[in-house]
This record gives sequence, C-alpha cells and structure tokens, in this order.
Amino acid sequence: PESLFFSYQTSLHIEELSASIVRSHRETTQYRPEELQALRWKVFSREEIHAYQSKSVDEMWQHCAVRLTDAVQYVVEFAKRIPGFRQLGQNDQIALLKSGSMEVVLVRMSRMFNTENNTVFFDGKFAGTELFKSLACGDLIAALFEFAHNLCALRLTEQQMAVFTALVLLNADRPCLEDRERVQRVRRDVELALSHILHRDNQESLLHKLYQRVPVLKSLCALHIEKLRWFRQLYPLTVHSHFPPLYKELFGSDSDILTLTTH
Ligand SMILES: CCN1C(=O)COc2cc(N(CC(F)(F)F)S(=O)(=O)c3ccc(C)c(C)c3)ccc21
Repeated sequence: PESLFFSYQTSLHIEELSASIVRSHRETTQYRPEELQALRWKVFSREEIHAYQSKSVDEMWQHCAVRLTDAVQYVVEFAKRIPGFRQLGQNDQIALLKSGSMEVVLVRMSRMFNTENNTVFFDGKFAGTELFKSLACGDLIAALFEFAHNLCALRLTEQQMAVFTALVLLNADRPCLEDRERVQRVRRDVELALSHILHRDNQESLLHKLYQRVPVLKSLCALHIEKLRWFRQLYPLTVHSHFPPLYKELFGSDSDILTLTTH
C-alpha cells in the first residue's frame, strides 16, 4: 500500500542522512576515538604541569584561544557538510555557527575525556584541572570538566555523537535567524535520524538524557563569554593583537563576519 512505500522511502532517506552526517563527523574530528584510547594514559609530568602553571594569565588564555579556534574551524567544516546546512541562507549559517560552534566543541571535548583519572586531552596529553590554574577561571574549568565527565559517562558512539552535534547546530531557536522554518525543516530530518539510530542501538533512553544536557551547554558557553569579557578588560592588547580573528568574531562582540565566510 501507499503508506508502506512512503515509509520505506523516508527510512531510506534517513539512513542516507545519518550515514552522511557520520562521515562528515569522522572527516572533521581532529582525533579518532582509537587514537585517543591509545593516548589515554599519556599524562603530563609534574614538571610539565608546573610549566603550564607558571605561564602568565594572558599567555595561557592565548594558548587556549588558539586551540579553541582550531577546534571551531573543524566544527565549521562539519557544519558545511551537514546535508541541508549549505542550502540555508548565508546569514543563517553564520548565526547558527556563531551560537552553536562552541557548544559542539564542548560536546566533542567529552570524547577527549578520561573518566578514570578525570583528565582531558590537551596539547597531546591528558591534563587534570590543576594544569589550567593560570587561566584564573577555576569555576569555568571545573564546569568544563564536570560537563565533559557527565557526557563521557553516557558512552555515546561516534554515530550518536555525530548526529547529536548536528542537532546542536541546527537549532531553530537561535537568535537573529532570518528563516526559522527552513532551519526547523532541516532539523526535523536530523531529529528522525537520531531517534532512528538510538532505536537501532536500543538506547532510546539516551534521547532525553542528551536533551537534558543542552541547558548546561548553554550555561557553559555563557560562562565562557563572561570570562572572555573579564579577560578582555584585563588584557585588551592580547585579545586585539594575539587572538585569532575567528575567535574574536565568534566570541567577541565586534562581529565582522569575514573569517567565517571564507570557503
Ligand atoms: C577557556 C576558553 N575555553 C572555554 O571556555 C571552553 O573550552 C575550551 C576548550 C579549549 N580547548 C579544547 C578545544 F581545543 F577543543 F577547543 S583546549 O585549549 O584544548 C582546552 C582543553 C581543556 C580545557 C579544560 C581547557 C580550558 C582548554 C580552549 C578554550 C576553551
């Protein structure tokens, strides 16, 4: 009957959509899970930790800003490969990336977390919270670790992570979107893909656990922006002349959207 054919067509489309998002995820993550697994016990020595802790606040912030910008660039690449994302208006693509890229970086950081010794992958090895002391934002670091730990504990597969991060980006409620309905239409198919994957993995319960963590993502990003404002007041020159342009454009207030639109 008609309905059977229709549902077959839809599920084929959803299967293809999931596969293409997972492929994009694999192509745009800096480290494969197996690489991180192999490195999981490479931790920093006391001397190395001391070296990081002796960096000045602005030096360590600059160091992290460069890494964060690098990670964001991969997220921009991932977004561009999500079917339907490129068909959105240019301004809407930028609005989604401006508000969502940090959230995706934070979700991806949970892949780089080792829950056994509470360390996160940083600069090639696994680091505990004490290494980031010179950032002088212990509350942000603690919140980052807490978030990464809780999400890592859900043991998402790469496929689940891939489709979940696509959903984080395709949020029709973001500020200053010109065509919300269009974003919602692209999002709907990705929502079907996530429930299809979770159903197939027999892990439907993960769906509400993931959605429960979205508000924490938002508060973490808000805390990051607040810290960045604090830092910018203390070290305006460092931000002005040493922070990557993409970082300032995404997280700074002066949003000249040049860097984001370079293909
Ligand atoms: C302080 C600004 N900041 C945040 O507020 C949100 O998270 C961040 C991540 C990253 N990098 C991870 C990335 F490269 F994936 F982005 S990191 O330099 O490797 C790193 C890894 C781990 C930690 C604990 C920190 C503190 C840094 C950089 C900056 C931030």
